[in-house]
Amino acid sequence: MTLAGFSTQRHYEGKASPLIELTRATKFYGRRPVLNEVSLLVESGTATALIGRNGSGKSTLLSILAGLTKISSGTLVRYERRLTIGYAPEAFPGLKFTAEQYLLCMGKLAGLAAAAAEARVTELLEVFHLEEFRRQSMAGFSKGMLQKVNLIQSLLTQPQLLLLDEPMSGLDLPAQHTVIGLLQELKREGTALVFSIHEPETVEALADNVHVLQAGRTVKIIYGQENMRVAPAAYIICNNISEQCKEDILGMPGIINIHNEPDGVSGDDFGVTIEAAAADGYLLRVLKAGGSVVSVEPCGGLSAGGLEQWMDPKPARGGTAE
Ligand SMILES: Nc1ncnc2c1ncn2[C@@H]1O[C@H](COP(=O)(O)OP(=O)(O)OP(=O)(O)O)[C@@H](O)[C@H]1O
Repeated sequence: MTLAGFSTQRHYEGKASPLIELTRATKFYGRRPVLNEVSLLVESGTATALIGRNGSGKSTLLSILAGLTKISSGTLVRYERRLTIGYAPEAFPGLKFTAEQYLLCMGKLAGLAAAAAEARVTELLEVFHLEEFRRQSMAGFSKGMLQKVNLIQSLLTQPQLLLLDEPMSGLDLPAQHTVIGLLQELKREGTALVFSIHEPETVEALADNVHVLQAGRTVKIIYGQENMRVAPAAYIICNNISEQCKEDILGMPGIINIHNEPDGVSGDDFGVTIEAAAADGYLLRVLKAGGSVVSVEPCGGLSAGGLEQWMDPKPARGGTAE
């Protein structure tokens, strides 16, 4: 994969410098605050993952950083006078233009000369395996194809700040790997990435920092990849567990998540994700209390941060999620 023509444009010496900072930002729609006192500092060459359940405010935050949504209170400071920003919004409409017409137009708006825009569009269409569709109307594109065009428009120039709203949405696995590779390369070259995401794998592959939102408020910030390493874990389904035993389990060390409705047939199944080191103790406790073990599956988890509960669509019991 190559970002030909762009790698020498900016000299990034591996030193993070502040690009944009949001301080105690609140956003009201009507009388309802959808973001509440959120602060975020974005530095060059770093990747920040925004995670949180649907409606927690991730898209609003990205739109504010992009300069498209105004905050109701708080401050937004850009440390570079001419900060260049790429932005791939969550919803991308199937316009009547061809992919080529749209992308060349976006390249022009981004300040690229015609020949440079043509070369860059061709390069990225090839990277995303869209070259054969370049002269087709986007009205007939699938969701994944539209998302690729959306990402390409945000990558036409090498912005200092790249904002991506659920970049993996609708993409097949090879395309997801392509995106991760491109973003890792951009990060190495000094671009700051801020992206909303629901897939833990992308957080692991890219993020230096994680910002967790719940109902418009920051509930957790993790700085540094070393604090979000994947730890071995187990997904254990048991049944015949008394309510008292379930209550006790809530307080056990190593529990990452408790699933009220695990996939199971008995209706009495009770699932937990638990750090591997604590799994034996958990099983003993269940068996001693008269419960039965249905299955034990190894899995990885962002256990140090306990992040899965903010991304897992299954309801988490005992957590503070919605
Ligand atoms: N233009 C708007 N007018 C009124 N309310 C809005 C508007 N845009 C967003 N909201 C509300 O703000 C809240 C946060 O929405 P937002 O899209 O930022 O959440 P999100 O975390 O990105 O969600 P998802 O994961 O579903 O994309 C939601 O309750 C939403 O209904």
